[in-house]
This record gives sequence, structure tokens and C-alpha cells, in this order.
Amino acid sequence: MTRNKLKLGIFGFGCVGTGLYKVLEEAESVDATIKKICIKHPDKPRPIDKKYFTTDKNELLYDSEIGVIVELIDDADAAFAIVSEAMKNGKSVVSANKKMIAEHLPELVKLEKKYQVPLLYEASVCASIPIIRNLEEYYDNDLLTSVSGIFNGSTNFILTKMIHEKLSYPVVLQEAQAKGFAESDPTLDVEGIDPKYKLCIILFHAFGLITKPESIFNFGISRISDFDLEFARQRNFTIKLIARCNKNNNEITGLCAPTFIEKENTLAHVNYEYNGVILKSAFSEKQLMIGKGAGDKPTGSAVLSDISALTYDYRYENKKYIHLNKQLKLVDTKIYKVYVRYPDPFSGFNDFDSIEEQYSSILGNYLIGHICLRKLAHSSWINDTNINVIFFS
Ligand SMILES: NC(=O)C1=CN([C@@H]2O[C@H](COP(=O)(O)OP(=O)(O)OC[C@H]3O[C@@H](n4cnc5c(N)ncnc54)[C@H](OP(=O)(O)O)[C@@H]3O)[C@@H](O)[C@H]2O)C=CC1
Ligand SMILES: N[C@@H](CC=O)C(=O)O
Repeated sequence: MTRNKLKLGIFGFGCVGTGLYKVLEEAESVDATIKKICIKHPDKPRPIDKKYFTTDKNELLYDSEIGVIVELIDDADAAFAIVSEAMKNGKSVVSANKKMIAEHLPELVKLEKKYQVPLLYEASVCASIPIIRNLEEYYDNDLLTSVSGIFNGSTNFILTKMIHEKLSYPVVLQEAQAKGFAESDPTLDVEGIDPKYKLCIILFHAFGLITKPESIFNFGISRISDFDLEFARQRNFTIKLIARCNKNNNEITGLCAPTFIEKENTLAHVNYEYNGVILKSAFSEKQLMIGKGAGDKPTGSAVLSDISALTYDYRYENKKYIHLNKQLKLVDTKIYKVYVRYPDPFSGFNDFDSIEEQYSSILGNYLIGHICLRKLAHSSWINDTNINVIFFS
């Protein structure tokens, strides 16, 4: 098979852009060269020759020599404009931008079809873990029943350091930012929004469902207190930010929230910036993929893998979306078992289907109960920052 030689136009030279540059330097087998890099701040010091850089996006988008646009910026709206324009100009695109992809899946699918150009985004979900191509190629049927796991490197790094090294939340959040794991707006990480975007992309490639990110419940780790950590320790649990989706006939459930994980569970041992994805399907039963979910070279390696895939004309066929499950719908009526730490007085008791445990002391109060996801999401108390919710797995 002959492989295409590629000329790249790269947008963004931050954590992932520099990571891509480093892995491209070392990976001799991929025949791709960088022609130009578009950045935002022209005066920032750069580790490579100034001649590569521009702030004019059109120098890349309208250069007929550039066949591939690699979009690695931290601004989802600007990214969508860049990616759409590139596709309209007949260029292949690689992106790592889960926010942009999750928010614009319907338009992006149309652009792929209309302009017959590939758009690949393996790095957007769990960075180095090759989950999207696995969902597209290995699970190219409707036997999958669930995909779940740790989809965010920053929060896993933060929780690991809080639980194992007893460090404080603000200190470890700063460390996750300094290492380049966190989003430019870290609220996306710590409030469980970034892993929710990843879940939307997974829902599309696992089951063929396109859903708006706002339709999926997310709850973050920013409210986890020493009281909650002590509860987990006493019950022999650890806490992970877990995204999960399930398919039951045509009904899909999905959410992202902090979750108690038994110490014997493999995910309990996926620590620091590592991510873990558990796939369940009818006959292969359970499979687990573990890999670095953030950072320069691990993410750069996933971007490189997409670039390499373009050298042999690979594209997602979006098989499930096109061929399967036209009647799929997202439902939020499932009942979940949750732990809720609350201040006194608490107005939410009547929202629970049942309460199996309740505790009050001068240190804090909690209940363990069963609640419908829709009731929880729309409750009057969920936005009270003095209240924390942790799911049971
Ligand atoms: N960090 C990680 O581990 C991972 C990140 N991602 C995703 O990859 C993308 C990039 O993340 P990351 O590298 O961490 O971000 P950084 O903040 O480190 O870098 C962002 C880069 O984008 C450039 N930029 C911003 N806006 C524009 C614009 N309008 N035109 C041109 N360049 C622009 C910035 O320019 P300048 O240098 O001039 O400021 C900078 O080089 C994001 O979508 C992120 O979600 C995905 C997986 C892992
Ligand atoms: N901020 C993200 C980066 C990778 O997607 C994370 O921490 O997982």
C-alpha cells in the first residue's frame, strides 16, 4: 500500500502542540512535515524557529500545499470556525478538542459527508487510549452494552494526590495546571464537564447517539471534603470521577459524577493522570483499557496516530450512527444509589425513593439513599455548594 506524504498546518503550540512536535521529531516512520503553526500570542517565546509561526489563520487554511490541518487550540468556538473552514477547503482535519466536537457533532458529521474529507479526533477522548478507533472498528456492531471509566486525567491526578498523599485540593489543582493536564478553564475538569464532553463522543461512536452535552448530568469533585474522604476510607472505598453510559434496548443512560469504588476494583488502581475505560459487550464481556489521559507526549502520540492514519486514507465511517439504532433515546429516569452530605436543615429528604442510612454529628450529616436521576438533577438543593453528592458504582 502506498502511503501519502503529508504537509501539516498546526493550530496551537501549547501542551499538546509541543507534545506533537516532540513525537513527530522522534517518529521517523510517519511521513509528515510541519509547514506552518498558527498561534495566538506572537511574542511568546517558542522552543523552535520563529519562521514556523504566524497569527494569520488564512496562511494555513488557504495554503494549497497544506493537506492536513491539526487543530490543537484551547478555544472551542475559534476551533469550530477553523475546522469547518478547513473541511470546506477540502483539507483533512485532526483535532483534540472534545468541547468543540461534543458541541458540534451534527454539523461536523454533515461537513464530513458534504466535503468528503476525514476528521479524526482520537486524542479528544482519554488522550493516549485508542478508544474511538476501537469503537469504530472492533466494536463495529451493536453488541456493546456499556462504556464507563475515568475519562479525565486532571481530576484523577487531584483525587490520587488528595487520597494517597493527603495534599489539599487547591495545591494539587495548581500542580495539575502546571503540568499542562488541566483545561485553560479548569472548571471544565473539576466540575465533570470535560469528561462529559468525552462521554458524548463515546455515545456517538459506541452506539450512534448524538446528544447535546447539556442533556447529560455532571457533578464534579470540587465539593469533596475531609468528611467525605473519611467516610470513603472507613468503608474501604476510594473515590474516582466516573463517566458512564449504558444501552438497554433503545434506551441510553449516561452521567458523569464522583463515585465510590471498592478497593478491589481495577479502576481503584488507575491513579494520577492515567485514565481507564471499561467496555462491556454481549460476548466479550468485560474489557479494560488503561493509559495516560493527559499530558504533552501521551496526547501528542494520539494526534500522531491520527496523522499516520491519514497517510493511508483512514476515516471514521460513523457506522453505528448511519446503520444502527435509529430509535435510540437518552433517558434520565433510572434510580441511583447516592451518598449525600448535607448541612442542617436539609430540604431534600422527600426527593428520595428510599433512604437506607442516615447519620448526624457535629462534624457533619449524610444520608445514603436511592433517587431518580431526573429528580436529583432538577432538585432545589443540588446547586448548594455546602452539599456534596457521591454515587455508588
Ligand atoms: N493538555 C492535555 O493533556 C490535553 C488537551 N486536549 C485538548 O487539546 C487542546 C489544546 O490543549 P492544550 O495544548 O493543553 O492547551 P494550551 O493552553 O496549552 O495551548 C493552547 C494553544 O492554542 C493557541 N491558541 C488559542 N487560541 C488560538 C487561536 N484562536 N488561533 C490560534 N492559536 C490559538 C495558544 O496560542 P499561544 O501559544 O500564542 O497562547 C496555545 O498555543 C484543547 O482542546 C484541549 O482540550 C486533549 C487531550 C489532552
Ligand atoms: N484536561 C483534560 C485533558 C485531556 O483531555 C484531562 O485532564 O483529562
